[in-house]
Amino acid sequence: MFDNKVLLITGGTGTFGNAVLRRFLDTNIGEIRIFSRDEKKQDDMRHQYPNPNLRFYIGNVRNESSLKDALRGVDFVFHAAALKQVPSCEFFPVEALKTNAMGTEYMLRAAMEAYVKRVIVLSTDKAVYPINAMGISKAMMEKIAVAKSRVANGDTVISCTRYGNVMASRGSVIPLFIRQIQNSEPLTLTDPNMTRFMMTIEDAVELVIYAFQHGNPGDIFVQKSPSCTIGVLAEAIKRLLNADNPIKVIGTRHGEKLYETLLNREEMSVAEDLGGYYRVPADNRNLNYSVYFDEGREEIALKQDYNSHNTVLLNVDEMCDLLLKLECIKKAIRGEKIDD
Ligand SMILES: O=c1ccn([C@@H]2O[C@H](COP(=O)(O)OP(=O)(O)O[C@H]3O[C@H](CO)[C@@H](O)[C@H](O)[C@H]3O)[C@@H](O)[C@H]2O)c(=O)[nH]1
Repeated sequence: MFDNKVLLITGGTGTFGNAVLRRFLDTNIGEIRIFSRDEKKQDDMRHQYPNPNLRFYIGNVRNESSLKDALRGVDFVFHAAALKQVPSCEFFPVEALKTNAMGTEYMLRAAMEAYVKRVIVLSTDKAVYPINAMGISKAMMEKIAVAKSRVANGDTVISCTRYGNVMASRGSVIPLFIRQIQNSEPLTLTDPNMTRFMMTIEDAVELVIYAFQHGNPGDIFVQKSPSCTIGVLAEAIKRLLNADNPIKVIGTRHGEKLYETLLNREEMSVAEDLGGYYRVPADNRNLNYSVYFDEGREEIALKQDYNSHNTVLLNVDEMCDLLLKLECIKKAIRGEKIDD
């Protein structure tokens, strides 16, 4: 499907972009274009992957002309560019709106003009029942993507994926706990009963590829994922590293939920169960349809949302097995310091 094709990744120097390169660079893909703002990160990547099929474009999703130039001759787009840190989006919500919502509008407009065949837009569980600016801007991003998929009318197929916490992504809790253990500090737990969906970065890439292969215009895909409590996560990391650091409960941080939701009730009532994945089709009725105004759907009341409290909850043994897939855990077990 990707043979001799040109794939562009917005926000391509991040954790996701790197994982896509690992997955694709040795295949027959025609070209991978990394579109991002930071020349230093691009230069690091250029040295890390000296591959002639890899091209770099400096640009910003807020700037449509930079997108237009980069999208010439592109077949497919993975749209990963985003402001994703909860606190910074909270303090600068307009910046989140500009990058996550308007940046997606500009990217999709430019992709349609460039006759791109497929676009996958990457979203997060924090976009469902959002309570912080990051989640709200990502929820708007999804609405923009679904609305644009109607306009594009299948010429450019636009679908979304939503995923939960990517284990050990930059700045996340797993590397933090490892460092605290290595520095003989207490492990700072917000709330031992808080749950998060657990995915590896490889799972996230496979979800995007699945959406790419199976997406109809406006579909949203999620992968069925297990979750665990932060208390279990901390115990599992301590056990693997043979550590007895004390636990210090610091309390829920600003803008944080007790649990995350991958699909809301209304989405669950229309979701198609595809085994390892759910597909939520776009509502393609037009605005005059009375369901928006005076008709409803009784079955919605019977559905539960799909969240990190009611999915499969991993125990400490199971969490240890999952953690052992991570490079940073393997390093820490060998007694090595982990990367920043
Ligand atoms: O010192 C800490 C830091 C975090 N946590 C908890 O660990 C869990 C995971 O936290 P973290 O790794 O910081 O991730 P989230 O805040 O859930 O957000 C991440 O996961 C999202 C997807 O849901 C991404 O969009 C965000 O960018 C990414 O930061 C949460 O329950 C936190 O409360 C602690 O217990 N102690």
